[in-house]
Amino acid sequence: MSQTVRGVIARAKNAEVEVVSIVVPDPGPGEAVVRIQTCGVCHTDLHYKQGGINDDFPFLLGHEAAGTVESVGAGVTEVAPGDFVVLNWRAVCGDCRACRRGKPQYCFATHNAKQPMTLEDGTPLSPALGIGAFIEKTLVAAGQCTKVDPAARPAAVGLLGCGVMAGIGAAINTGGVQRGDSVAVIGCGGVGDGAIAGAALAGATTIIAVDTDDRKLEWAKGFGATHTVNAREGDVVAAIQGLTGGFGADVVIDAVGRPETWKQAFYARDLAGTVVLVGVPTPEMKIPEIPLLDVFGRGGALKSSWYGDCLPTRDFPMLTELYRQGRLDLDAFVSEEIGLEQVEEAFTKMHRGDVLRSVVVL
Ligand SMILES: NC(=O)c1ccc[n+]([C@@H]2O[C@H](COP(=O)([O-])OP(=O)(O)OC[C@H]3O[C@@H](n4cnc5c(N)ncnc54)[C@H](O)[C@@H]3O)[C@@H](O)[C@H]2O)c1
Ligand SMILES: [Zn+2]
Ligand SMILES: [Zn+2]
Repeated sequence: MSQTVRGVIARAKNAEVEVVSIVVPDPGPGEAVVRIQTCGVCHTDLHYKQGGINDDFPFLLGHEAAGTVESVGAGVTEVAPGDFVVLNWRAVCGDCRACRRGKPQYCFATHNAKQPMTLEDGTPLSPALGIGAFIEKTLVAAGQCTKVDPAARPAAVGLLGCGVMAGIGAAINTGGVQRGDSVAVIGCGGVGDGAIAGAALAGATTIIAVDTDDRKLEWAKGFGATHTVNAREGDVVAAIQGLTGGFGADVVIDAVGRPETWKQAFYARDLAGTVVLVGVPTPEMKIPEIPLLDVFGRGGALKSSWYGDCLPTRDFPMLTELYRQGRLDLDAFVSEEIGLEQVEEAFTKMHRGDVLRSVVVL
């Protein structure tokens, strides 16, 4: 048995996305079908559409989603029909070496749904980040569903499923931001502003937002940035040093993911400070040439952050509660609510910098 629903696919590299009919199988063992209520448009969806992640076209895009479990397959105990859930990239095993080391995002045995969703002619689709949620209903592994407070606004808490979680976690979990720290965030989109919000939650006293777009810098202040730097107007490293007593920041987060922004992060951190790369580079990008002596001499840590080193079952309900208490403004990330037909337009708006997050509401 299966059902046919509408969803957004990227058929070929750089082609405009299309709304098409998609066949969703009934959930098999360990799987769940989720009725999607909302799904944010993340820059990673644009990377998929541009062929920047891999060539497994056609992609079923969308992966920042909240919804209601419709049905579950045999043996599913995590969730039941009717549960309100935020989706995560992959179910983790909890038992492998990576999971036992407290790094579940590197789990050796992560899994997604085993059955494919397909076009009506049977062509299998590659779901973005193992989810595929610009669709009325999607098929995932039950462990990809994390229950959160059903009273929460779906368009807001759904963003915990990727960008905002990736940013908050890059600051708190990967960067280890402490009370009183100085933090600089390069790139203030959904991910970077998540990092700013995370730095604020952790008690950083100086939070420097860096972007090329003044509108983004203005929005960043709303999430806790204490200072802003327009990267088009002079030397970013000198500006960050100037705002931190000449030292550089304790933690610098690169939420763009280009060689030049990573190099700025490298030199804009204090001695023994931490660099966190969270923006996703393209396959051809290389680490910029930096004297090895500078790596040695500056000490500290050069890190990358997958999914904010999050543990969904711990972090999604916790951040939903901070949202309910008014201490994390998830609503401010939602620039507009759109329909499935407007996803292509949302990519254009993202590219122009008009929005922080467009959120598809079904
Ligand atoms: N590591 C992860 O787990 C993870 C998760 C989600 C997204 N990402 C990645 O994070 C990155 C950001 O995603 P997003 O959704 O926030 O994107 P976005 O397009 O909303 O934001 C990017 C921001 O960077 C700014 N920018 C671009 N070039 C810049 C430069 N040279 N200097 C300063 N600012 C610059 C843009 O003006 C924009 O505000 C993407 O690469 C995305 O794929 C990573
Ligand atoms: Zn594991
Ligand atoms: Zn994403």
